Amino acid sequence: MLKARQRGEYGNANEIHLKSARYHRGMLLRLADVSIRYPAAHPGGGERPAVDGVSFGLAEGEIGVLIGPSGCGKTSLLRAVAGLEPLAGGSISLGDERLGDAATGRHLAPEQRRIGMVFQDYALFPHLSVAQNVAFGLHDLPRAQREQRVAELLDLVGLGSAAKRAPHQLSGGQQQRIALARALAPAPRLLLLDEPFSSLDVDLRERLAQELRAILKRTGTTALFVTHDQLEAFALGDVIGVMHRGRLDQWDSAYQLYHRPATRFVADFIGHGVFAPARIVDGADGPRVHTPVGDLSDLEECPLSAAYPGGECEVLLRADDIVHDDSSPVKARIERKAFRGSEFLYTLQLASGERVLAHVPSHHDHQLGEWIGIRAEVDHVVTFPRQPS
Ligand SMILES: Nc1ncnc2c1ncn2[C@@H]1O[C@H](COP(=O)(O)OP(=O)(O)OP(=O)(O)O)[C@@H](O)[C@H]1O
Repeated sequence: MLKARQRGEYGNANEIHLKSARYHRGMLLRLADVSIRYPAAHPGGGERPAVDGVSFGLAEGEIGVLIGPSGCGKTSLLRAVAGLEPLAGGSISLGDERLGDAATGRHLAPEQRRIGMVFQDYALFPHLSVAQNVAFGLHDLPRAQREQRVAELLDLVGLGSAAKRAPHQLSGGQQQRIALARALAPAPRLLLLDEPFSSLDVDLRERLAQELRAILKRTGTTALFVTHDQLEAFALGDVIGVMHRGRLDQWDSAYQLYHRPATRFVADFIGHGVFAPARIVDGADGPRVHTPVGDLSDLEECPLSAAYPGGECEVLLRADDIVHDDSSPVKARIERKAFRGSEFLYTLQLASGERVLAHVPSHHDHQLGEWIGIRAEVDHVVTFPRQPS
């Protein structure tokens, strides 16, 4: 039986679009071919759209996360969903409602979208108490119901006792929880969060990310989150979108992004790894891949040699694909090492000059310059065309 990659079910940027289209069925939030352009600052500038033909869908109750390097268009996309940026192309729908459509010029005003937002700077009103901040979007409710809803939300974020305090009397993490309670109070159809933890310290960020996920799941809230922090994305998201230069390279689970990156950019952006020259040859018992760290065989997933001219390609070798094994005939010299607690991240140079990375348990504390034995243990082979050197 052909393996998934051999059947070509993923791994091709053109197919991502089709896959996104498939995602659209039964989705609450649907983006179809969305493009956003800013006016050019200089004559002839602004040729490239800030967001370029992005499509994806988010199911009810799901948490989606957009990640990517600075300037890749994450915030622009989030702002377009909120109604704060006009669409240059494509459409955005929420449930049965078309929020924006470049073809018809439809643009529902932000306040009519019933979308909640949380930003990195909390944006609490300093002159209002915590309870008044949370009650801000609840003007239409009778007083008793409003007070009950505020109490519920403050309990939900674990700050029931802070109702009468002023925002400045709270820590950054507490203020961000109040901002979350305020955004959730009117029961938005969708919650948008733009780097809500970026001004907090690392420990607190991790804890708050877990708390936030629990709160969103408990309330069944559908949320779209922007971050540049991979670990935060993995901790929070059911589905993660990797953006690159305005395009969505892949919209998938964390597992798929790591093990089956659709593009070279995603492979490079997620996790530690290198691309090594390789050649695929077809054998009776399946394809075999010649790599600088030895042959890979008995593979769960691997393209056939015909996928590349002469079978010549580049193979992704992640740090956790390389195992330290002194009995291996393949030797590599330790060029750099970074302590990561339970393990070291070694940068190794092979006799051929190729470099690979390896996670090695930290009780194997070898010296820089030392030669150690390594072998590759790879289940899913990820390959890309050779890049001209
Ligand atoms: N108001 C604006 N006017 C002109 N260009 C803009 C505007 N806002 C964003 N851009 C440009 O659009 C592109 C995408 O920006 P955006 O803020 O969406 O990226 P981002 O991925 O959120 O980046 P970061 O992580 O740094 O916030 C960038 O090239 C940016 O310079």
